[in-house]
Amino acid sequence: MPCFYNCRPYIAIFAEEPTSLLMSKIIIAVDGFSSCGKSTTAKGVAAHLGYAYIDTGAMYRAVTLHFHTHHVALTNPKEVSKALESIKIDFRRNPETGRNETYLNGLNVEDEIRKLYIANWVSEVSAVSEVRRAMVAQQQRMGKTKGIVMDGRDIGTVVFPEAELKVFMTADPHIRAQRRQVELLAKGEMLDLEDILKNIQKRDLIDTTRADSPLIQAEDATLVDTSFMTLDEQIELLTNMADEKISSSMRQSRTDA
Ligand SMILES: Nc1ncnc2c1ncn2[C@@H]1O[C@H](COP(=O)(O)OP(=O)(O)O)[C@@H](O)[C@H]1O
Ligand SMILES: Nc1ccn([C@@H]2O[C@H](COP(=O)(O)OP(=O)(O)O)[C@@H](O)[C@H]2O)c(=O)n1
Repeated sequence: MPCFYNCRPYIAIFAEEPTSLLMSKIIIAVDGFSSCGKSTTAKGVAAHLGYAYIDTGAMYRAVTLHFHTHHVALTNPKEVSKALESIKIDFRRNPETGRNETYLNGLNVEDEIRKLYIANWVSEVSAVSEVRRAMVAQQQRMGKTKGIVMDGRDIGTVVFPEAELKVFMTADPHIRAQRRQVELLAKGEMLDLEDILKNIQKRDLIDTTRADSPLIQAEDATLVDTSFMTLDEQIELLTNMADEKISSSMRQSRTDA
């Protein structure tokens, strides 16, 4: 099996002339439950295609960190809008790791936003409509020129309902909790498996039942269960799906021309 993660084999699409290359760029929406491999897979696919990758969960986590630090009451709309006005989120490439990291008002918050105290509040913050409006507007600006892989909960349903490729990911909750535990341990956070599982299940419940933009599978999304897949298999599967969509989008552009 070829390595699809952190390596970028040449693909035929890049042999096309620049105009058709531009026309062939698509939007890839990866939605699904917590910790089933969305971001790792999306990142790998983006690297393979030479596309931008946006982790929208990181944006909601950054808002949560700001609200937490500034004691913003979610029930006070004035406080929420004032806080949102003072938030600037961007992603910057770390030249040492080659990875994009999340910045909140100029500060690198990549590690802080992954901690459990943020995970324990992020779904409540994300359920606030005003928060969603602000994040969705920014995400839609980021995807204006296409050539983007975005992962989250509402990308295929709300942010880019016109996305050419939509994937909905799921996996067994226990397997997801174990994977997240390994990840947090590698970052020095030693957590009980039960606490992680509880957090995942609580977030899944809030995310799927909230009134505004609940997590649901878009009608035209392909369901991918990663429970018994390797990371490389996930990336290969989505990359092949993307290649097919890009080819058909190019064929369509030629027919239209
Ligand atoms: N197929 C897999 N096998 C083992 N670990 C995986 C697999 N897919 C993802 N992971 C790991 O699981 C953790 C959660 O994945 P992540 O991509 O962050 O999920 P999500 O974005 O859906 O929350 C990460 O540490 C990731 O490396
Ligand atoms: N597009 C998105 C992305 C994330 N979120 C919220 O942000 C939380 C954190 O997202 P995440 O992608 O970082 O979470 P994990 O799947 O990595 O655990 C989710 O549980 C949702 O509550 C959302 O509401 N909409």
